[in-house]
Amino acid sequence: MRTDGTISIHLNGEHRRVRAGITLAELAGELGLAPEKVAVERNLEVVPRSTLAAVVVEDGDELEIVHFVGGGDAAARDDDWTVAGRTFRSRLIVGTGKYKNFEQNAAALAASGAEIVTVAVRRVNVSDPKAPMLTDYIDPKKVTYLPNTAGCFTGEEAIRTLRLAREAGGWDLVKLEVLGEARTLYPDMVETLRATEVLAKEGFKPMVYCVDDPIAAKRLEDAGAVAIMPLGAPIGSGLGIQNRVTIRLIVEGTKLPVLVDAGVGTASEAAEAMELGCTGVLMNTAIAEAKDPVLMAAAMKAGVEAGRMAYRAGRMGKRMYADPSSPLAGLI
Ligand SMILES: CC(=O)[C@@H](O)[C@H](O)COP(=O)(O)O
Repeated sequence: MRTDGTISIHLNGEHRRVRAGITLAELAGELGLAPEKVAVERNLEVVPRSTLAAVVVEDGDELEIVHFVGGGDAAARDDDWTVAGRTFRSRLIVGTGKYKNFEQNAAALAASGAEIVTVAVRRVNVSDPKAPMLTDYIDPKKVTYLPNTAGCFTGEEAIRTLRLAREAGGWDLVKLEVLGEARTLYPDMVETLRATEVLAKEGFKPMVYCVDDPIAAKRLEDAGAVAIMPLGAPIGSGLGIQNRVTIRLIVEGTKLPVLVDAGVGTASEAAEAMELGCTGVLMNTAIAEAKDPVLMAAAMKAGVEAGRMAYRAGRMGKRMYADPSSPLAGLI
C-alpha cells in the first residue's frame, strides 16, 4: 500500500490517484461526478450512497468508483409511462416483421431504445428450436414481448391465438388486432370489441388496435382494454397521421394510454403523434423498410422523444399576425 497523501482510485475501469483527507462526496465533486450517480467500493467494501458525505478517504485507501452515465436528463427520467401496472421509459414500441433478418431487427431495436416489441404469434417462430428463433436475437428477459394477433380476421381467431401465446410463453399483456379486410387492413370494431371483452374476462391485458374514433375508444375502455391504439393511417402505408383531430379527441376522452399504431412513415410523424398528447407510438414498416433501418430506428427514437418534450413544454399559441421577437417599445 502506498502512503503519500494520495489514494488510488479506479474510475469506470481507469486508474487514477487523487488527494486523501476529503469526503467521498467532495471527491465526487472534484472528479465532476454527481454523487447520486456513483457507486463506491472502498477497500473492497461497498459504501452506502447515503454516507458519501460522511466518509473521509484516508491515505492509502483503494477506491473503485462506478459512474453511471446516460439515462437521459432528470426531466426525461421522471417521464415513465405505465400500462397494466408495468412501467416503461421508452415510448416507442417496434415490430418484428419485414426485416431482412433477425440480426437487422435486433440492431434496429437497439437503436430505437424500445423496451417492447410486438411479435405476430402466427408468423414468428418463438417455439420451434430447429428453425431460427427471434428469441436468439432479442432476449425476452431484457425486452418485453407483446404477442400480437396480426393476420386474424375474426375475434374468435384472435382469442385462440392469444390463448396459445399465453400457453406458450405465459404472456398476458397482449396486442389485440382483428382485421376487417385484407385490402385496407382496417380493424373490424365489432369483432374487436367482442374479443376485448372475452380476453379481459379471461385475465388478459389487451392493448387494442382500433379505428381513430373517440367513441370506439370509450367502448374499448369499458370492455377492459388496457391501452387504446388507434391507427394513424392504414398499416404499412407510411402515410402519417391522417386525422389529428380524432387522435386528440381520443387522448382527451380516455384515462388509458393512447399509442398511435400503424401508418407512421417518418420521424416527424412520430413526433406529431407525441405532440398530440399520445402516450407512445407503435411502428414497424417505417423502420423495417427504410434504406437504413438502424438509422431510421434512431431517428424514430429522437422523434418520439422530441415530440414528447414539446408536448410537455406546451406549444406557444398561434397568432393571425406577426409579433416581433424583440420589443419595439422605446426605440429611438
Ligand atoms: C407491428 C404491428 O403491431 C402492427 O400493428 C403494424 O404493422 C404497425 O403498422 P406499421 O407497419 O404501419 O407501422
